[in-house]
Amino acid sequence: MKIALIGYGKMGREIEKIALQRGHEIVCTIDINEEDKFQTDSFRSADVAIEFTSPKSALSNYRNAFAADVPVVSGTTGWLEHLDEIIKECEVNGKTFFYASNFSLGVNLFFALNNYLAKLMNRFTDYDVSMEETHHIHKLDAPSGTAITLAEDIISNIDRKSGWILDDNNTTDSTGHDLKIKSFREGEVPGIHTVIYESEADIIKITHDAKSRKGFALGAVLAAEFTKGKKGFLGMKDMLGNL
Ligand SMILES: NC(=O)C1=CN([C@@H]2O[C@H](COP(=O)(O)OP(=O)(O)OC[C@H]3O[C@@H](n4cnc5c(N)ncnc54)[C@H](OP(=O)(O)O)[C@@H]3O)[C@@H](O)[C@H]2O)C=CC1
Ligand SMILES: O=C(O)C1=N[C@H](C(=O)O)C[C@H](O)C1
Repeated sequence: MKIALIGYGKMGREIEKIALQRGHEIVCTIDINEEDKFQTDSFRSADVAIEFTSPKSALSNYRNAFAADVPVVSGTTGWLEHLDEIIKECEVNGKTFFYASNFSLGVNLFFALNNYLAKLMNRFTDYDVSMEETHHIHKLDAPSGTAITLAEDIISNIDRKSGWILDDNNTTDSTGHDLKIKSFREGEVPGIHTVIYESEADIIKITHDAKSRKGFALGAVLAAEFTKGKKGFLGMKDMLGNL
């Protein structure tokens, strides 16, 4: 299939490698300050555009791709306060948009494990729950999109938590109702997420540790293959089924 890449950074380059290995063609690459390429025939010829850019630029990229009638698969994080607007625009105008805060199969299995564990821990009220995530020093957003997805799943299963907060050491939450997320930025770490349940007696931890960006990139290419020819708002549950 014909793929356009929006964003040619760490993820864009990794996706290009995997897309070519899987026999796809990259018909257009749009990086920063190249918005004029959205109007080109090469961009319009793409079956799907894969977008990995930055929190500030994601929305306008989606709108530019929708205007060119090219379906979008995106993994950009840090813009999700606008998700409902984009879903509505896409559905009202008959466009196609696939979003995942994390495309790796391993993380999506980890999401399922996190849901199961949260359901199990709901009645064991001696345990408090918190999270930690560690990423490379170039990351612009905190907490990570993956951490927010994990937190939302915990909050919907654990009655004693009603929201999440970034725990930057000055954070105070006298009620204990907020799930605290610590974000660490170190070297070139691709992404580590840990969910922690702690009581006076012991600690239960589950961790996903990405060894590279390959899993994210493969998932994004598989999502593009899945998206071709479909309409509306799509996500990993549509592609993988209920795990
Ligand atoms: N969902 C998932 O599975 C994953 C999501 N991500 C997310 O994807 C995003 C990108 O990550 P990553 O590739 O590591 O980041 P990079 O910074 O390495 O790459 C982003 C690229 O997009 C470019 N860019 C910035 N603004 C625009 C614009 N308006 N139009 C086109 N290109 C633009 C940047 O240019 P310049 O550098 O010059 O600014 C850069 O080349 C982040 O939000 C990250 O959190 C990352 C991995 C997995
Ligand atoms: O910025 C990154 O690198 C990553 N971002 C995503 C996130 O914010 O969850 C996914 C992955 O953890 C890598």
